[in-house]
Amino acid sequence: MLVDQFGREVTGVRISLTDRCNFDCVYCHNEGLGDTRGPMDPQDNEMDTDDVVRFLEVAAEFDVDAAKFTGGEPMLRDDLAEIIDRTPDDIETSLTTNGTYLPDRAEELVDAGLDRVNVSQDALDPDAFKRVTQSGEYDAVIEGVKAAVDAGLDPVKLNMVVFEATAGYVPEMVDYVAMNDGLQLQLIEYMPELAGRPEWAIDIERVHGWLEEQADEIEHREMHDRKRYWIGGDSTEGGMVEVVDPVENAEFCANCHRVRVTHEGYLKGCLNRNDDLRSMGEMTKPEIRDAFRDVVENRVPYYGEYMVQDDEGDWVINEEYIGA
Ligand SMILES: Nc1nc2c(ncn2[C@@H]2O[C@H](COP(=O)(O)OP(=O)(O)OP(=O)(O)O)[C@@H](O)[C@H]2O)c(=O)[nH]1
Ligand SMILES: C[S@@+](CC[C@H](N)C(=O)[O-])C[C@H]1O[C@@H](n2cnc3c(N)ncnc32)[C@H](O)[C@@H]1O
Ligand code: SF4
Ligand code: SF4
Repeated sequence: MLVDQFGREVTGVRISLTDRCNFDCVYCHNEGLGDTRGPMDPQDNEMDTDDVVRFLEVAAEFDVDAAKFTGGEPMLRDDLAEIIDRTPDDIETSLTTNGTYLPDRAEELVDAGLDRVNVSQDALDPDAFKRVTQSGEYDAVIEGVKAAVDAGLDPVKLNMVVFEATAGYVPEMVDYVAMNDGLQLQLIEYMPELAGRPEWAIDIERVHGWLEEQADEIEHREMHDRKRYWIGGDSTEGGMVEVVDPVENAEFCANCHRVRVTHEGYLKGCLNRNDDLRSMGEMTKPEIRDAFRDVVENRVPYYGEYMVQDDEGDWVINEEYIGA
């Protein structure tokens, strides 16, 4: 297993299969890869099926045990089921998707070996959903979530970005997952670092405070030290709500165990940085191994190391990394 200079073992990979998307969410950070707008058909710059599989085989050599497929919209890739099918058996596969294509393809993905899915759903009402995603596909997403549950995916996590436009819908989303077996909720703090618009952010501590009052049980997840709240019953019967709160959170970064891969075949040590990209060249196994070791060697926690607080408490780039 590869371990970075800060003692963080790399156990997961997040693979962006494309930067194309059929939605245009107002908040989208696109995993730090620029705009999702543009042509919807397959692009020449994307890793092909064999490249992705070769990368996963090298990741397995390094004892990586989880792969997350994301994007853009990863279900725009017609070869998604083949990639999942060819992922080494020791790696758990999960998908983060806007859900629109799940009604037709959830079963195919399960048959290919998909273990879990996260579906982005920011509201329980078509108008609010349309304002945030700039898409009218609300019904397809609701159907997609149902198709995922029916196909046997467990859990199905709903991802909700919490910001000015959605914060008011948190209580009904929490009730919704508490009442529906098989669903869990991830409340994702709005990240302005790559998306801009810092004025949209809300105080995530208020969300934690509110959940604490509702919860029957609270636990910490190892990954990112994320807090989980069980609502409407304890962990054996309640609904699970997890808070993903990476903004200015050094504890979150200290527990970050993932390396990222861009659709173009670059390794990336941190979501918030684009100055640490490492090319995997022609993506032969020796090139992938070298780039993987190199990116882990140079990986640093973003908050708490790459960014530090000055005397006024503002986050500034650590001088050590300026021009490095
Ligand atoms: N800054 C930062 N944000 C992250 C990180 N991991 C997840 N996030 C945020 O959480 C969003 C949702 O992540 P998902 O793709 O659903 O996956 P996840 O919640 O990290 O993983 P699982 O819960 O294991 O499925 C991401 O798009 C980011 O906005 C991370 O390592 N760093
Ligand atoms: C970039 S999307 C890619 C996968 C897929 N298209 C989807 O929407 O699920 C991955 C996740 O990032 C979240 N996300 C996007 N922009 C964000 C932001 N500025 N802050 C926090 N989360 C964000 C989305 O809600 C989604 O759950
Ligand atoms: S569906 Fe995902 S990738 Fe597409 S715009 Fe929304 S958050 Fe971004
Ligand atoms: S170091 Fe921090 S900001 Fe960067 S990917 Fe990991 S958790 Fe996210």
